[in-house]
Amino acid sequence: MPRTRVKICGLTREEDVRAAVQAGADALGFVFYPPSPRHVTAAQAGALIAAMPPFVTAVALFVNATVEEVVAVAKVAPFTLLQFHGDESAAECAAIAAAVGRPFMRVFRMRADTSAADLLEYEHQYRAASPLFSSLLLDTYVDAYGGAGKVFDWSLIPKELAPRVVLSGGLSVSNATDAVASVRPYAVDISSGVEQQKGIKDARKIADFVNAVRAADATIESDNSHESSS
Ligand SMILES: O=C(O)c1ccccc1N[C@@H]1O[C@H](COP(=O)(O)O)[C@@H](O)[C@H]1O
Repeated sequence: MPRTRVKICGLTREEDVRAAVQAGADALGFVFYPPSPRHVTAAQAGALIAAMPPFVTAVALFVNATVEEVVAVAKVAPFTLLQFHGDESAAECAAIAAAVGRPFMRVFRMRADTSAADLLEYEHQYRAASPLFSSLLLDTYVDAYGGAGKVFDWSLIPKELAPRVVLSGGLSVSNATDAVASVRPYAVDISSGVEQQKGIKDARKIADFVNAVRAADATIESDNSHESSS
């Protein structure tokens, strides 16, 4: 079983970038949504991305941005993956991703009545719209766009979809093991759960979260090898 990838989102400071890389994060997210307390300018993100080593993915998060806005950011901040976290249609995601030549993740905001069919249909729609579609990212529906620290009912995720989704929404060190063990997603994404205050990360919480995910992976691996040898 491949290990669960970890994305730490909403970085605004170089020391937080270093802490996340040191902890073993696979991807770091930068928020280009001005109302967010985690918002960074293109120039700030450019400097933060310059502090990242190779093989760690820089993710640019947008909420209802225009093609021109994303192109302008891409000229200054060399991100490798887009995250559309607003109300962008499949055609809008496809057009923006094509304009900057980067793959994209698309959020699906989970409600209590979301069905497996809703999710699979949504994924199909975005995948069909663009070869640059990478994956769905599942977050909790709240009356705001994200970074709200709210968990949704993970049992709503269809088993066949789980291995290719990015799970987010209210993750923390206290539910990381349960999230990985019960959902088995491709990746987990966390923002507020590893903060001291909004936009300011906590190096200890980041390390504890990454370690909890790795420990959950190790338990699954060990259970699998016991099952296959018995
Ligand atoms: O982090 C933000 O400020 C943000 C703003 C607007 C849209 C999305 C945002 N973050 C994303 O929200 C989810 C959940 O975050 P949390 O762990 O519950 O705080 C995550 O995917 C972030 O990338």
